[in-house]
Amino acid sequence: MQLNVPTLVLVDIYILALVGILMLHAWRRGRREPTLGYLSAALLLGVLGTVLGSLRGMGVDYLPLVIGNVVLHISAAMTWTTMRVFAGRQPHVPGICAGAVIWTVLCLNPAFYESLTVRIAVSSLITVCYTGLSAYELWRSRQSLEVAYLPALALTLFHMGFYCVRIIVDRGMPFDAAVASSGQGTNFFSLLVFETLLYAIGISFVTLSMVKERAELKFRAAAYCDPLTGVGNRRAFMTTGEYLLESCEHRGEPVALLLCDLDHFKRLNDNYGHASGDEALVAFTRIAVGSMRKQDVFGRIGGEEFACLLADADDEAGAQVAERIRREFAELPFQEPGELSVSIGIVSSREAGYDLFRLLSLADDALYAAKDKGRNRIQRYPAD
Ligand SMILES: Nc1nc2c(ncn2[C@@H]2O[C@H](COP(=O)(O)OP(=O)(O)OP(=O)(O)O)[C@@H](O)[C@H]2O)c(=O)[nH]1
Repeated sequence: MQLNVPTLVLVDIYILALVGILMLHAWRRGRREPTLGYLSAALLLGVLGTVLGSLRGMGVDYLPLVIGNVVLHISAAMTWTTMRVFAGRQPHVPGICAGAVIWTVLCLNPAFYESLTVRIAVSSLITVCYTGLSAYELWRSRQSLEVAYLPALALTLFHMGFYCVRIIVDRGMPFDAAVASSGQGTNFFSLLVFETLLYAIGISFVTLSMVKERAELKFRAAAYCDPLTGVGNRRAFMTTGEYLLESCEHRGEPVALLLCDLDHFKRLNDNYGHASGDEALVAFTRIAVGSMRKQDVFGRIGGEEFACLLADADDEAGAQVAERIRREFAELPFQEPGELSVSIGIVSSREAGYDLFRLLSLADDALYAAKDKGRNRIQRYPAD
């Protein structure tokens, strides 16, 4: 296959500029998400570096060889910075400048300046370093992404691999305007332009996906999390609870549901202020979460109402956990002794089956009975 170098370079410049401007636009529209800002800088610098690089053979060699490569190395550093910022770290200014500085200093040496092979090897090595750093930053982000992380890492590693191969096989070919204009440019350079094009498009697409995925995960977490206590809210409890019930039913294990409601909470708020009420909610959450196992599900399902689904637990086991929570909460030092207490209704799948709504409804009956009997107590369903 013959790849026409000047055409490829033109396409490269056009696509890089287009994608760079699109990323700039996405950055401005997306509340100035810094990841997209650095990516657009990388792409637009790539355009500038490629334009300067295309001036080879026009009698101003220092422009493509020195300035052009300096710009391209900063562009590679910006791609690394894109991944670094995405991973939650600050841009590393000395690191960004390092490639450009090394290149400039080496170009002061005539032996280096004159040797195309050595220049290719060093330039590729700098790119390999920046791409390796990008891969490292992506690796650091792996926990916070579910989908976009692997394609991004694969693409980055491929790009790094390509430049490793370039170090070994590309011996360079002095620029020859006649060869280029006849469309016969078939040395490694044409492959390089082609790969750069695919990489620029690919990395823009996966970075956009990564930013979008993270925003979605953030919104999803906010929609499922109670901001005061940090545990799941009603929606999270219902969703995760359904999963737990399904798997326990499948394994034939019993499940116990504890429905907890802090006593006289309105009075506590009125007497000591809303902030003290919030403190009590957080303290209760800490105690309840401390009594759960990893497989149990806990959530704040109302203002001062919490629910715990205990996996592989019958009502006896549920009552033991409930009593421990009740006692620990009542013993917490607060403004006045005896101000904090909780009533807990308990029901197990033996009475209610594995339907979450039925479990909640029957636990609510038991809770109502506990309140009726004077509060600060646990009550199993059915109440006496
Ligand atoms: N501090 C604080 N109070 C809250 C929060 N959410 C709900 N509340 C308050 O919780 C109180 C609940 O009052 P009630 O439903 O009357 O229940 P109670 O006073 O606990 O009475 P019993 O449940 O019958 O013991 C209300 O005053 C709400 O304003 C919160 O996030 N923080």
